[in-house]
Amino acid sequence: CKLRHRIDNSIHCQCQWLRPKQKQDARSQSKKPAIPIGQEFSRSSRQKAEAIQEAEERGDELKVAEFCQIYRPVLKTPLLWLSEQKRSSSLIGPSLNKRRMHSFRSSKSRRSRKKGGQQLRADDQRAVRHEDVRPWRALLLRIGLAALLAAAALLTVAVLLRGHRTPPPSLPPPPQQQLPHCIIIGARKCGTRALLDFLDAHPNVAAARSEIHYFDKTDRLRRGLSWYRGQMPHSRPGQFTIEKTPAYFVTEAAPRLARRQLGANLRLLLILARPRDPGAGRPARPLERLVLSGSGRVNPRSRMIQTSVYHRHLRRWLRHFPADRLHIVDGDRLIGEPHEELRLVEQFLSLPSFLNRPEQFVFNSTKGFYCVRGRRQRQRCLGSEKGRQHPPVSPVTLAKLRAYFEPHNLRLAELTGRRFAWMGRPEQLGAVAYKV
Ligand SMILES: Nc1ncnc2c1ncn2[C@@H]1O[C@H](COP(=O)(O)OS(=O)(=O)O)[C@@H](OP(=O)(O)O)[C@H]1O
Repeated sequence: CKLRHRIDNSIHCQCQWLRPKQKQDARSQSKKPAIPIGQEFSRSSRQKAEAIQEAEERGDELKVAEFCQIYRPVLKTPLLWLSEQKRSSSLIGPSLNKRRMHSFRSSKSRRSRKKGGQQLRADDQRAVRHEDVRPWRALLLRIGLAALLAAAALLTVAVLLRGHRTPPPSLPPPPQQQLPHCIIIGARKCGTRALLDFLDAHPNVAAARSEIHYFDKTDRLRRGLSWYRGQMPHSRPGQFTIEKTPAYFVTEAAPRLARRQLGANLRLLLILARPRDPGAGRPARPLERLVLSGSGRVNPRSRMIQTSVYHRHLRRWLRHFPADRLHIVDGDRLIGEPHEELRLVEQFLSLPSFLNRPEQFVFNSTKGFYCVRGRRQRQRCLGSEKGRQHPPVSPVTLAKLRAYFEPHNLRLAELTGRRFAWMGRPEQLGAVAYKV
């Protein structure tokens, strides 16, 4: 049998049958080629079957290359019709050894030369080469596969090892504007600016310079949270963004809005203080006209009086925020011992200790107030509009105000569980935010 290896790589068998007698002759005539009497069958299984049948009928001895077994599934009938004595010797196939292959090839090439068919010889050689290289191909394939597996394993190990390595240092994210984490909600004239400025000196705090009035002015509220965020200073991760608007403390809707828009995690700072001692100075308007009615009694509808009923406003905030989210700063202590009050604020905001040291503050005798040492130790004092001289208040008006605020301050003490120095002894209780 000889193989025909077509250009399209399909293998076809061309089998030749030798009559036993002629074959014997051929052998005896030493290397004289056998006379091919068979016929080619390549594609048609029917042709093959017929050819095989005819050969059988003629009594031909079949010599079929094992290559032709390729067609076996197509034929559905055994293709190797071998007589018993030929079975072992006539097989050419995967077990083909070099010597056999050589003889097979040379016999083919001789026959080809004889035929002078160049194309046939080329086909035969290609066919033989195909069979010849198959084990090498398999070997190469196996080597390639092994190399691939080894590379994959190496890659996996490398990836695992890389996971254990510390990542390269990345650049810190750029500063961003953030919604406030904390708001100083009030109270007016109690030292809200001083508290904010002192806190701003802390490296972990970014404070808004001006009052934002987002929750107390409808036109600003309408601009939305993105506008509100846009009013905030740029801050780095880990920094607390703080704004102060003392009007929030007395605005009815502010606690509800703040809770809804900033969440229950928002920290609230409230600073309360007693009125400053009356001193020399020009009143913008006499205090009496601001807090007393025509009959000379304290006017409960006066804005100044209403603002000073602290427990009422505080109760409203505590309806919307848990008590542990709100910290009250003693405004008087902030003036006298700022580092002590700021230690408590740092604790409340979980800030690293920074402002809790006395050396962080410098007393400014001209102003009569402490100034804070900011970043790079620069001294920062409040502007001339803070720490002003107050107009004198008559002792009669003061007594009226104290009497009015006594029950309110008691309720505030009950609500907060704290007694502030400015509340005085129980019989002297009275606090007003009447500074003008
Ligand atoms: N360190 C320091 N420097 C200056 N002033 C200080 C300081 N600490 C507290 N205070 C007192 O703060 C008062 C002003 O309060 P506020 O900032 O809350 O006022 S406002 O509501 O923002 O208008 C301000 O009151 P006025 O003097 O009436 O301005 C001061 O008495």
